Amino acid sequence: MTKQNVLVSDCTSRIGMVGLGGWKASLLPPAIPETLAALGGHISMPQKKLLKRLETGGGARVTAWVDSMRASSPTRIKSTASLPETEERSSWILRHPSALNNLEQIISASRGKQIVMFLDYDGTLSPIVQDPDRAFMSREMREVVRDVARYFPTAIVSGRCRDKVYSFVRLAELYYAGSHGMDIKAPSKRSKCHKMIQGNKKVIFQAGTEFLPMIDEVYKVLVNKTSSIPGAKVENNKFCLSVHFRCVEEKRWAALAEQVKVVLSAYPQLKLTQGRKVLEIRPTIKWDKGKALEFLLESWGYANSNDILPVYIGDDQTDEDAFKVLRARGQGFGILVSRVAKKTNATYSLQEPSEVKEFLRQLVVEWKRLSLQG
Ligand SMILES: O=P(O)(O)OC[C@H]1O[C@H](O[C@H]2O[C@H](CO)[C@@H](O)[C@H](O)[C@H]2O)[C@H](O)[C@@H](O)[C@@H]1O
Repeated sequence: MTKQNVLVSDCTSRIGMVGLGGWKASLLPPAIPETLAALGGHISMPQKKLLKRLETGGGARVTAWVDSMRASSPTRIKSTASLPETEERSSWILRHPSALNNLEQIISASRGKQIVMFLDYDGTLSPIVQDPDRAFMSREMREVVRDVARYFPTAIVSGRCRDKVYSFVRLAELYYAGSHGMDIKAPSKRSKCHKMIQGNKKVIFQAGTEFLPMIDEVYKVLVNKTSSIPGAKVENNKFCLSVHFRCVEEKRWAALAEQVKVVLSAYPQLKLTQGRKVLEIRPTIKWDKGKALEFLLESWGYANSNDILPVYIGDDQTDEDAFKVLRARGQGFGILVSRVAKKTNATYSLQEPSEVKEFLRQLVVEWKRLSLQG
């Protein structure tokens, strides 16, 4: 059983280790094989079938990894190309309509409620680029997010290490949940909307700190093992790791998968998930972006509130955990950022970060107009 270190500092700035009642019970590691549990929990049916084959071992197992790597790389459609209005996409868009085209509906759902905003970073606030160290956010996007945080409690929820995502966003008035929500920190600067938050304003949370030395060790091993594969890049996200294959030639994906598989086989306490041309390695603890969303709502004093409208915007498989939480609560909306039809628990969709910016901008404008009307 893994131990959770939950560090919460209250308004008197006391920092201590606490058990969060209900939280503790849900933090046990899954009793099923880690890799399959992780992948099975995050991917759509065809990929699930592919991953069944991971259990068959040997060469077939790596082939299945590579098939899965291909299947989870939806950016194969060039971002500048106009969208092919296929039947599949048309029916998908009916099920997940554009959040921009439905702004009025979203605004009307927020009547009498406090909007709370959760934003993923890569592919949501910044466009996907080849080099993860250069995934900068535009100045205009930063201004829009700053404005959002003026009126709505706002958190960035990212797979990145918290410090790294902060270095991109650079807004001190936001909450940051890094490493897929395993590392949460409150704003260093208070914004106007802080008055609305009733609960713990100075929350600091870390899940799985006991894995930090292991993650560091695996990082070094993976850097070494993948150094002969051109384009492979291992990113240390503190509580988790990313093995990027965006710049690796497809014919070398099998070699990369094999290296990762060999390394991971020595660490059964770590599991694998997949993102956009990235293999993500993290502890087998039951903590994800959905749990981070619930944790933040609780620490803001909104755990059982019917007077909030949570909105979560994200583009990745890992964001599905948060979309699922909103569906289960029957509260708020998940918005998937995607140009291609994908199985999702989100309610609405947006095509790319520029649409996210426009949506957020219009949301603030409309919300202000409505609140002035009283
Ligand atoms: O939760 P997120 O904020 O979306 O982070 C998920 C991963 O994002 C980054 O990788 C992705 O974006 C890169 C830059 O555009 C791109 O090169 C890469 O192919 C994408 O997978 C980040 O580098 C990872 O560590 C995050 O896990």
